[in-house]
Amino acid sequence: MLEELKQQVCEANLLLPKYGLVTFTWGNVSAIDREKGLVVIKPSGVPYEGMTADDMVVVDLESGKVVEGKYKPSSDTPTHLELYKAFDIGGIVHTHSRWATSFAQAGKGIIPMGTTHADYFYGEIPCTRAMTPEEIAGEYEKETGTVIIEAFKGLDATQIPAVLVKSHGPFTWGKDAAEAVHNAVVLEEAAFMNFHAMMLNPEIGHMQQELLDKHFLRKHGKNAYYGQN
Ligand SMILES: O=C(CO)[C@@H](O)[C@H](O)COP(=O)(O)O
Repeated sequence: MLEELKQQVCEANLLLPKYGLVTFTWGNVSAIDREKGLVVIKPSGVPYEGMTADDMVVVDLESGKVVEGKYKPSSDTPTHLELYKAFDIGGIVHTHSRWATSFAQAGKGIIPMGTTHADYFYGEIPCTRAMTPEEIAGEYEKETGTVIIEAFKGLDATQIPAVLVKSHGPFTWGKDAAEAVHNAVVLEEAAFMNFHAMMLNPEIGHMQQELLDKHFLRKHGKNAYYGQN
């Protein structure tokens, strides 16, 4: 079942260590088949080295129950499922990439300071609020999805396909798993660049809105005339 999607998700997961976004078994990638109501996700705690499509786990979107797979699904599966229910997206990535995670631990969002950011994210990448003790003690992974969705009230998640979960790390998404990974790489670059721009000039702030509009809309706007990547 879902052999092609499993292959896509496996290949996307293997890009996380390739791009230096994870260490050990940290992070995870998933994708959804909305017609079947099924999500394919990385197995929990399995090393990336030697990971194959056959290791992927298939879960039901509504129930979260495993319908296929020899391993347990990623511990972050409930977070992925909440985001698929809330956003019109096809793939999700979670990493502990260093620079984006540093912003998440500092409780700071990543504001648009340059065109690298503007080409992919149409505004500030928000950092969520801290989770309450009750949320942490309860259905923690599902509630992680709750605070992400809350951070996007009034925002278009397809125009800002990334979030920083306070004291935890980044999640990114896209039309499929490969695009979600692409956005995770760009997010890490943007975090690195923002940190150094702020070191060089502590007064630096939001880039010109006109420049943000130009770069984002020429790639993603309804009259886009440049490629999506
Ligand atoms: O967020 C975390 C840990 O803080 C997870 O990303 C783990 O780092 C990976 O868990 P599995 O996907 O292997 O269950």
